[in-house]
Amino acid sequence: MKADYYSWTQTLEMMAADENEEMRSLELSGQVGFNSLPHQVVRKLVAQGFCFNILCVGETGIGKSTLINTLFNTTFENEEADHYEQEVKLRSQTYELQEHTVKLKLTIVHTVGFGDQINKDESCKPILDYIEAQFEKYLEEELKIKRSLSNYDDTRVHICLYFIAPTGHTLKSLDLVTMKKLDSKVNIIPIIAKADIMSKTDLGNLKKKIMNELQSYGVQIYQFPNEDEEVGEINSSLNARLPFAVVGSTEDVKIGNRVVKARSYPWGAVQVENEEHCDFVHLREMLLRVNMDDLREQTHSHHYELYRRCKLQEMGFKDTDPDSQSFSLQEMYEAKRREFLKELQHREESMRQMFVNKVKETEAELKEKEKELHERFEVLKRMHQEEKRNLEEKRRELEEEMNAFNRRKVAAETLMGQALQGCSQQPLKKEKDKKNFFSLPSACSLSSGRNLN
Ligand SMILES: Nc1nc2c(ncn2[C@@H]2O[C@H](COP(=O)(O)OP(=O)(O)OP(=O)(O)O)[C@@H](O)[C@H]2O)c(=O)[nH]1
Repeated sequence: MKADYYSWTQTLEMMAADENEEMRSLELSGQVGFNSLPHQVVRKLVAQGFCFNILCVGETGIGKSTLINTLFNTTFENEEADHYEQEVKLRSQTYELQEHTVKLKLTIVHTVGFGDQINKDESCKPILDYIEAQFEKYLEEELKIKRSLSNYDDTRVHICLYFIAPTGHTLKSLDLVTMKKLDSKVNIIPIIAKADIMSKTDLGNLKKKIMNELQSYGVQIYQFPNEDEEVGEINSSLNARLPFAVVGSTEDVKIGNRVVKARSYPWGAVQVENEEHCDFVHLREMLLRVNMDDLREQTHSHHYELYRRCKLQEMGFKDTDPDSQSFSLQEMYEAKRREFLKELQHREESMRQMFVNKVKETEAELKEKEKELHERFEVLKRMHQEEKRNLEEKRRELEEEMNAFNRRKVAAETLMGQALQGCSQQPLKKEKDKKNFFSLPSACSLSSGRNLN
């Protein structure tokens, strides 16, 4: 739907420009009807409806929900966040609104837990990731063969309302770092929240300091277009009021005969829509009444275009070859295919080489292990042979001892046999000899043992 609108705008611009020398301008002799084309476009767009997506970045409790409620004069659901989130999260909600015949699909994205962590290095990352994810979604749709951009739910962020705390004399480093990282991805409008808690002089000074700091750190904030005749003047005055110091309130307060949105205090009321009290009306003017379309257009033609270009370049797409000749899509496809096949071949080759090297390494390791095992086997074998030899030696010694013992045993038996024979021949001396015999063996055996040896 939006893409259609952009292409229509381009077509109309092309129709208006007759710079091309080959084109001839002709006078019409009467009304033919194509001057109704803008009305046809408007009718179609009104029937389709519009998308607008707002990202609110700011600390917990800084007044994001109240301001959005005040801006759209309604109450959007929003859960209050606590200060104990471990990391920054993004909460988005889409609403369908209608003002007269114009339908608006409004997505509001809030940061939750922003600035509540001790380490704030990663605070910006979820915001960047969210913005890029929406671009990526749109790019994917654009690159599809069967695209449906005409009824695509565009979730790309059209504006980032950056809420600056009214305390302190200047911007916090987290604010500067975050805005610097976001400025090439989204239209940033810095706003000083809860401006009613500061005096007018302090607010004026804070505004100047913030603008000076943004300038010196090279942070690009959204500039209201002032080339346009119709809105140039009002936009120039809006540019001079940046950052907007705003007050939000959904409370109706009776002031005189009128009921207005205000914040009441014992000393009086701060009226949200009073230019003397805050810049709320200027913010609403610029955001909803004058520049809503430009914000959408800038998002598409500047921020998304930049993302798309980088992404396609990253993917290897080019518009021209090294000789600055433009590529045909077919040639580009062929070139990409060749490049891909070459890369594939190269990878295959390096994987094969890696495999061969791995096999060689494993083979060498196995050989080394085999050698070690062999050496250990030899050592064990030698030890075993040594042991065997020792045992053999001991066995031989034992055998010799056994032989000697047997010889002694035979000698002793022989001796005993002789002794017994002698006893039977002299019976009268039996008792005496018996005594002698029994006293003999111990001495005899000891002496005979030694003698036999
Ligand atoms: N003084 C003053 N108070 C405000 C203003 N806007 C909101 N508040 C108050 O600030 C408190 C927090 O406001 P919210 O709008 O809930 O803030 P928030 O940033 O959406 O909060 P979280 O979503 O919880 O991070 C409420 O008590 C509001 O009434 C303002 O402009 N001035």
